[in-house]
Amino acid sequence: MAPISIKTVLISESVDPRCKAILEENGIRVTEKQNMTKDELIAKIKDYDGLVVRSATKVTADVISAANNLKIIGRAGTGVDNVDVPAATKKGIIVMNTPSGNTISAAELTCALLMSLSRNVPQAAMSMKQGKWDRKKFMGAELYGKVLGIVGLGRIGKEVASRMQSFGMKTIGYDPITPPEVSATWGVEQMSLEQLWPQCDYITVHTPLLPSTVGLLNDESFAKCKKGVKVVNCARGGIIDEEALLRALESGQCGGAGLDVFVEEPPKNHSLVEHPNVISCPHLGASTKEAQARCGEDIALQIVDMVKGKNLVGAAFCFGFCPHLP
Ligand SMILES: NC(=O)C1=CN([C@@H]2O[C@H](COP(=O)(O)OP(=O)(O)OC[C@H]3O[C@@H](n4cnc5c(N)ncnc54)[C@H](O)[C@@H]3O)[C@@H](O)[C@H]2O)C=CC1
Ligand SMILES: O=C(O)C(=O)COP(=O)(O)O
Repeated sequence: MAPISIKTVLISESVDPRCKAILEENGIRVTEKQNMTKDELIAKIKDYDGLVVRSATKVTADVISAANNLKIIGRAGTGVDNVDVPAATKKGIIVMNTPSGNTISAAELTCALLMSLSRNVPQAAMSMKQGKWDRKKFMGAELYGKVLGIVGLGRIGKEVASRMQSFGMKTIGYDPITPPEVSATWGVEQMSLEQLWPQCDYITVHTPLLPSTVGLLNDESFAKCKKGVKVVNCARGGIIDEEALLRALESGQCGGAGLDVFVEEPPKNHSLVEHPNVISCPHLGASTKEAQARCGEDIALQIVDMVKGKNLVGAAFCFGFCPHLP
């Protein structure tokens, strides 16, 4: 691959300091500026050859249109749904991410939410802080022997499966791309969603946010689930339809939800977060020292590889070159 000239990079979110250090060691000037408004980003972006983001910076078509020198958008993390990839590709801007850097962290938070849902840990901890000693209200249920449905059997779905199997859960799943014979080797039996919904005690979603995954769990699918099913979303807000979830929680069709992500972040509508059977986190799936160190370092090294003209195929997802990738 021909080398790409990148002399200036803007880091617009809190990214591990190794990212800046690696870029600077390779002669790239780095500016760190967080919490910019959209107008500030539009005004600044023309001064940079590269942009490094996490999930909060919305790299929309109008930002890209103002980015006259931009050659690379580096996502220090997995999901690129905050970047208008088709607009970037049209302008010849490469979009790349660090897809495996935060897999373990996101899987571990998913497991933490599943365990918290089974034993009401956050609610019990809150009641202790209020000076209460309520041993009846927080009666739980074992995960052992229960059925976990995993929708999306990619990197995170696979790691969640192996961890929850160690608790004695039966893992079933659905993925349109991962072959059933492959997931079977990790102990996940694949089936259609129609077959999956009624079998699950717990459901966790691990797909990207795509037109085909918006509202995957909606009124219709909740109605097909076991009464009291518990759900986790550590992937993207909207994969579980928020209004349908609230209705299912209110009717008891859904017995509890663990949510790390929201359609709007931070959520303006607090009805879900405030529901007594909802446990929520402010998008913390990737927020560990280890994940941030990997993602910050990986994205910087990938940018440096581009500058040096190294072929990245196989080392990272380069959405600008492979626009067909999810
Ligand atoms: N909460 C957080 O902080 C984090 C969230 N994420 C999110 O987790 C999600 C999954 O990440 P990875 O496992 O690394 O991605 P991945 O690309 O390895 O796996 C996603 C899987 O979803 C499958 N899929 C696509 N459409 C589907 C559909 N309609 N139904 C069922 N499966 C479908 C794909 O075939 C693929 O196997 C992404 O949305 C990502 O942004 C990732 C890291 C941290
Ligand atoms: O990597 C992902 O897809 C995530 O959702 C993590 O987002 P963050 O980097 O923590 O803003």
